[in-house]
Amino acid sequence: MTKIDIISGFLGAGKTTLIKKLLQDAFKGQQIVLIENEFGEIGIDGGFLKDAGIEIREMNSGCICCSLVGDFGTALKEVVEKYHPDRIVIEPSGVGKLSDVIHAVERLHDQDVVLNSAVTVVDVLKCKMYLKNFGEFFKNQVEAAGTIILSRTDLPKATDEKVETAISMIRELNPDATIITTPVEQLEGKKILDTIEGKKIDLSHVEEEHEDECDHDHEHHHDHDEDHDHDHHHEHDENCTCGCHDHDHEHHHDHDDHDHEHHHDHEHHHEHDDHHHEHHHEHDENCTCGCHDHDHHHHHHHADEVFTSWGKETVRKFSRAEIEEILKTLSEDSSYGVILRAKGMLEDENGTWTYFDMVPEEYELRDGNPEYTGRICVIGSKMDEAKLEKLWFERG
Ligand SMILES: Nc1nc2c(ncn2[C@@H]2O[C@H](COP(=O)(O)OP(=O)(O)OP(=O)(O)O)[C@@H](O)[C@H]2O)c(=O)[nH]1
Repeated sequence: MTKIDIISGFLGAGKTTLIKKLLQDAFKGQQIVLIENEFGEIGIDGGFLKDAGIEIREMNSGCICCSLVGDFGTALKEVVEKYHPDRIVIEPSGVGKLSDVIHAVERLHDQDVVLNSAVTVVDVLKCKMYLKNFGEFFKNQVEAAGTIILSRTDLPKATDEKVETAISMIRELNPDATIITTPVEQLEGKKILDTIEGKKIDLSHVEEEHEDECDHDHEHHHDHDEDHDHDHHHEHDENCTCGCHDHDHEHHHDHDDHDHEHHHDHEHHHEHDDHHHEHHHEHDENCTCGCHDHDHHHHHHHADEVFTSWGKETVRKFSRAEIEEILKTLSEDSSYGVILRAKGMLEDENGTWTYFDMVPEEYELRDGNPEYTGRICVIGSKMDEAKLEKLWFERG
């Protein structure tokens, strides 16, 4: 029997840090496969785990929830069949919906697997801000978790009052989860594992969107031009079973994983600054596509609509001072967009390597082993990529 552990959490919350700890300690001696889905096409986290002899399956081609029905389910199945590991640890992208991942695991009922834990790492210092600004993604991760692990409770800024505020916020969204408040670095991996495993995972208080439950067979016509003009046409056929209850609404989400033919006759108009999405759905009379009401406006967004990533592989040399200055600029200057995460590793003139990590209001630089090439990944919302490129590569 393969145990499946899902470690979710918003961008930079501390998922990899936690997984590293569990691998070094509580999971020692077990055969583990890690499935990682980084948001951003340049995978950064995989390296150290590969060094530790862990089998890694990276899925960096997009957000996990876009490919849950297809690729992710297939990847999981393949991993089970090929390795029959003791455990599969899944690290969804920081903007993935935990309930979607849980559903995908539950669909593996014909395999010899059990969902052992669903954990969400929550940054105690930033959870309020994330809930306010990115609630659609953040909330789901909190609601669906069996255990919440608060990160950064070790920092002086994390006063008891701050921690208590975070707890009440979490409790409102998820009354039953166990909440770990002791800094993870003080706990033994075994203690963490005993706390998270076997907790009943209850999705009854999760606000579901139902898209992932649609058994769609859409025909899409996407015209992605350089200005991000998306023009989606869904066509439903007569036997459509897509689940929508009424087909006259405007959607505000872009889930395109459906595999049926739809004829929705509503239009989507997304105007995200320079992004303009236009969708035409046409449903026929018999369509049962699963949507609840087709006269309404959805405001669900796909992660790819709200968040973007900018990544570069480079041989250019960066001094530590230079990287620090760039990260400082990114955390202070809002003209680059809302920068939520930056990470990577770069070589300097002396052949030493700097690994860097940035989340809002915090950054960290440290020495690391040489990588096969220098890499930078920046994730955020409404980012000005041309400006980012200039900041990294064309500075005075
Ligand atoms: N002080 C402190 N720093 C932490 C803690 N957890 C994570 N960090 C730091 O936060 C940064 C991001 O940690 P990761 O573990 O890479 O976070 P992640 O959730 O895997 O990030 P992404 O997958 O890139 O979204 C790193 O610099 C960590 O050292 C914590 O509990 N306390």
